[in-house]
This record gives sequence, C-alpha cells and structure tokens, in this order.
Amino acid sequence: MSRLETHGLVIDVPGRSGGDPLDLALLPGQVWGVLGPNGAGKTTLLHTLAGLRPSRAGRVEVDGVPLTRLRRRRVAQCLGLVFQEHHDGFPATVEETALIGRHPWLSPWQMETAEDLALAHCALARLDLAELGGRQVATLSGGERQRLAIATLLAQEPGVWLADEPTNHLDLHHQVAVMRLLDEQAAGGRAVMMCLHDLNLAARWCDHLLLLYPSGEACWGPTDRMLVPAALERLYGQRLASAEVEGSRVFVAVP
Ligand SMILES: Nc1ncnc2c1ncn2[C@@H]1O[C@H](COP(=O)(O)OP(=O)(O)OP(=O)(O)O)[C@@H](O)[C@H]1O
Repeated sequence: MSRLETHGLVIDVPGRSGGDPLDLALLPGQVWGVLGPNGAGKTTLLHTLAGLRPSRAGRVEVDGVPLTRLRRRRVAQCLGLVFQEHHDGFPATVEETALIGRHPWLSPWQMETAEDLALAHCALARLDLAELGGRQVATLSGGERQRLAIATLLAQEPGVWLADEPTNHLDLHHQVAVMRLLDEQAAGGRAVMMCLHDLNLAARWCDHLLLLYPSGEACWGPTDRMLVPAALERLYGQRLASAEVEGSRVFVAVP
C-alpha cells in the first residue's frame, strides 16, 4: 500500500505562466477524481505524478520518499498508470500484454512464473477478456483495448492507481464494472486517482475531487464539498442542472 503526496507541486503546462501549487495527499483507501475542461492539465498532472514529466516546482513523494530518488522499477511497483491513448509499440497478444504488468516484479531476464501467468489470466477474466488471450492487440476494439490496459494494471498490482479517463470507449455496463473495480482496489487499501469528464461518475464513485481550471487555479477536497454547481459551472463554462437520483447527485448540461 502506498501513499502519494505532492508538496508545492506546480505542473508544467506549456504556455501557462502560473498555476496554484498542489499540496495533495492521496492516501490508501481513497478514490480521487480530477475534473477540468479540455487542456486544463489533467493528463499533465497524472504524468507528473508518475514521474514521466518534470514539474515546474515542488515535488512528488511516495511513502515520504521523493519520486526522483526512487529507481524506475520501484516506481512501477508503487504506481501504475492507465494512459488516455494506447500506442502499441510492437505486435503482441492480449495475454503477453497483460503479462507486461508483472515486469516490475521480475528480475532482469527472469521469465514470468506460473504465478505471474495466473495473475495475468485472473486480471483478464476480471475485465471480461479471458476469451481473447491469444488475440493480437491490434485487432481489439477500442473498449476491449481500454479494458486490456486496466487488466494490465490489475496484474501489475501497484499501490497507487493513476487512471486517465478509465471509462474511455467503454459501454455503460463496463463503465460501471471498471468503476466498481477501482472502488474495490481502494477498499483493499490501494489509492486511486482518475481523470474524468463524466461528473456523474465522479459524484458516484470518488470520495475526493480535484478541480483544475484552465488558468492553473486548483481546488480540492471531499466530494460533497466540491460538487457545488456554481463552481462546476465556472469550471466548464457550462450551465448545469442537477438532481438527486438513487442517493447520488446527477448533473446534466443545459444547452
Ligand atoms: N508536448 C506538448 N507541447 C505543447 N503543448 C502541450 C504538450 N503537452 C501538452 N500540451 C498542452 O498542455 C495543455 C494541457 O494538456 P493536458 O493533456 O494535460 O490536458 P487535459 O486536461 O488532460 O485535457 P483533455 O481533457 O483534453 O484530455 C493543453 O493545452 C495541451 O495542448
């Protein structure tokens, strides 16, 4: 189980002069949603948290240790990232791709063990991909490809899940299944942060929200304190109507 913290973190969004410093604590058991309009910096934030991009100021810490001091292998054991776009570098099957999730746990040149294979199969089955193990990834549909990315992270077993629009390309059933999976990960002591465009998924599944404005302004806190219609309307530059449905707040954009 890992704890991810930022101290005075200013993400490096090209062309943006400033940005509120972020002092976040993503704790085991928490599910954070990152909301903001296109270009606000959500992906940049996730990539910065994963150590894939330098920050402009401040630092990211995993379990109290600056990310920059950790070896990449250790980072990959602690943090897992579902990318918004999937680029397949070389031809691979679904099973081989899920097994990549086990690489942070193997020594250099070590072959995957039967246990690694079992974990990959279990992850594929959890994402309804058991039947597709032998298929080339390039032949998958968009939703299948997205579920494979999540299955690969499940096989990786990181303490912190960073997911960039995890419901991209997914039908309604699989959207709920993936949100339930992320919720279970948190219930099992992992920490989850995801970028979302769907306010209703954020309201239903996230216990904390970070609102990123295009200016670089940011605010964060428990979901019930952040789902203020006026603040959300300012965030998106969009009028919203809201209602309570089965105990959840639901938002609809009003043309
Ligand atoms: N390599 C780059 N060169 C120039 N501009 C970049 C680069 N990477 C990101 N940007 C810009 O930084 C801004 C933030 O991008 P980012 O992908 O973090 O936004 P986002 O909030 O995730 O958006 P979306 O909701 O569209 O996914 C955007 O305006 C984007 O065009």
